[in-house]
Amino acid sequence: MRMRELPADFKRALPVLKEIEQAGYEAYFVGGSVRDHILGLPIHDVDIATSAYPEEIKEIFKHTVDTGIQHGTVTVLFNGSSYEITTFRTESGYQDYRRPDQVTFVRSLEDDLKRRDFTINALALDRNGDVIDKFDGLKDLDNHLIRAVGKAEERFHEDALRMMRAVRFQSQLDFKIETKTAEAISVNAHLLEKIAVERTREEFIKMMLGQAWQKGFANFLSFKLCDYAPGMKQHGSELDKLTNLNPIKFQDEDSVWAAIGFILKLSDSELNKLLRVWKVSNKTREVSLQIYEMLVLFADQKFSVWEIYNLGVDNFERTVKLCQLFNIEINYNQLSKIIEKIPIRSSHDLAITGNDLIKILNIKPGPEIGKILKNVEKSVVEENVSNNFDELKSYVLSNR
Ligand SMILES: Nc1ccn([C@@H]2O[C@H](COP(=O)(O)OP(=O)(O)OP(=O)(O)O)[C@@H](O)[C@H]2O)c(=O)n1
Repeated sequence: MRMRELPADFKRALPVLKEIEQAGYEAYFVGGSVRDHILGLPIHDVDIATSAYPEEIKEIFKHTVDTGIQHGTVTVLFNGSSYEITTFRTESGYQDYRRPDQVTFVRSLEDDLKRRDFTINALALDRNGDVIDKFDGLKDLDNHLIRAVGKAEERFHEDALRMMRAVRFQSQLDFKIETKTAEAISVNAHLLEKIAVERTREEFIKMMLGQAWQKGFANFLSFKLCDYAPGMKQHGSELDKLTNLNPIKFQDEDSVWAAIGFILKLSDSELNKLLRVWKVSNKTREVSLQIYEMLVLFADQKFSVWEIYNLGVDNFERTVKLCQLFNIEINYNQLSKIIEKIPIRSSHDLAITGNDLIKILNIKPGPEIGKILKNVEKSVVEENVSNNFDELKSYVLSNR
């Protein structure tokens, strides 16, 4: 089957496919980029699969890097760009539900496509723009269906993360999960426990940032994946409330965690604990907590400019978005005007420094300086004094 015009990233890689073919092997584009191209979505990460073995690829191209040679992947540097080229392979073993114990290089494209997770991800594209579709992936793309290749149970036993990938693709593409595939997830949800938190989190966040996250999340709960995801067991019915709220699209990971903290009515320290269990980065944890705290303030309708400032002026718009999700009424126009007027974004913007205070007040360095600076900062934020060195100097002296 012939597809629409190839995107630039594929076109640029065509000479690579040609080189491999001229050496007597097959080569195709495979994976997510083929799926996204057929759907008319922007593509990223062009993956090339070939019948040539890694050593053979290294003979064809002068400049190569052994990126994941034991799994058959060689990076080829060609015409100023780099391409990941992976030998067709079958996988077996999977004692740990994560990684195959054995990878076997094969010459058949069909064998390679057979080991992949979903039919929509098991399509190949040749250099003429023709699609090779051995498992009715095109039909499933047309019908908006996520269907495991072959027996769903086996695919999830090979890599339990694929269950999270199913709900992630459901959310990103707004597709449905085919019945047998869905049943296999429900039966095998417990295998998610075997997966490293970081991998589960990556799929979870991709799911939450997708356009149809409420559908993906509803299945994450109904398949009971949530019972085997970190720190979410027992929270299913509370979390389910998120699926019935105003449909907004999450803008970032921080907002997702803040929303989860809010719906579960967690305290700051409980949310902090949950974020540690999910091993989120320190920065994400810090910002998620700030947004969460700002949301709580808005929900209580009790807050001061100083409190908002301390939780990060840059977090204001994102918190407003969450107010839409939770139907929290705030006077946006009034608030944004107040926030715009705050003359500084952080203590770094103050026109006076600790060293200045030491000289002006003739005091020794120590915690006292910090306290005075904090007061100055608050006064600037509350517009009791303007952020100008001379004014701050007289302000500090008159408040001694
Ligand atoms: N657990 C997995 C992960 C990946 N794949 C296969 O490897 C391809 C590339 O995987 P990856 O880059 O992780 O995901 P994409 O499907 O490309 O999706 P995206 O780039 O949008 O994350 C997939 O399309 C699929 O064919 C698989 O079968 N099982």
